[in-house]
Amino acid sequence: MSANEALLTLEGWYTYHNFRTINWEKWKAASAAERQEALDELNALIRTWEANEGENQGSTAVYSILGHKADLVFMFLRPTMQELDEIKTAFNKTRFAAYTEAPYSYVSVVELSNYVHNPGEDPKANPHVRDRLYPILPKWEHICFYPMNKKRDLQDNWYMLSMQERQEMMRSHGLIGRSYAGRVKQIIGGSVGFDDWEWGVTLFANDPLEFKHIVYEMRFDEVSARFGEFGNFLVGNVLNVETLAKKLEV
Ligand code: VOV
Repeated sequence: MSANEALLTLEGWYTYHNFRTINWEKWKAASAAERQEALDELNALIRTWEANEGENQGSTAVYSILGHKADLVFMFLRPTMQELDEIKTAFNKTRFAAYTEAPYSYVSVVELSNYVHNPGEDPKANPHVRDRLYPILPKWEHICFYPMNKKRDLQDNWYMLSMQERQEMMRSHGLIGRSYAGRVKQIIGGSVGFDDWEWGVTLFANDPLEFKHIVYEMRFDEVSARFGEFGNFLVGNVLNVETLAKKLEV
């Protein structure tokens, strides 16, 4: 074992997952006109997020979340933390926000770890790397989000392994991941120093069973089997302006 072989990471856009629950009692008690105003204002905000994506200044995705943990997630990627803060504040000032609560959120930055790189190359000059650091979120049917750590136990301490040991395990991880190419898209947000876990994992797929299969298969792979520690999982279905309005119909 050797210590202090800190890995070089590459960072892209900052990310903010804003999970909300809807206070249905309050929403249903509002007049139809009040609900319509709230919806119009929310839609106007969604249009600004779409315009931002059109100008390649970030990306946004909106999903309906299953289970009791949340009803919605607004996921944002932006070049700076200031922009994420402005987005949060603008949302909180809307009428719609007053009908919701925030059971959870996650802050991270899109991260690529340099385990697999071409020596001598400036990674940020590589268009494939840039596409991964500044990704446009696919509006695929389903989203899955969970935070995770790599274990730091006496026997199983990821951070005390040599670079070579970590590289080998990550190569195996990458091979499994690549076998899901075109079916699962992953965004890994590094959150050391930003949030309560080390990474936020966001997966997109058109078939939700792909989430079950990839997460299960990775559990048998050494890096996840020995070192993976996981937080809550949240899963959901894609929304657009029309399907969001339908969800909010009472
Ligand atoms: C579509 C699936 C997919 C693919 C192709 C993929 C590939 C890769 C590669 C090539 C690399 C290393 C270099 C880099 O690019 O960063 C990574 C890195 C990483 N991954 Fe991954 N991963 C996937 C998918 C994928 C999943 C489903 C998970 C959750 C693990 C699980 O058990 O639930 C995950 C986690 C991570 C993490 C936390 C890191 C950072 C680890 C670190 O210590 O720094 N990942 N990942």
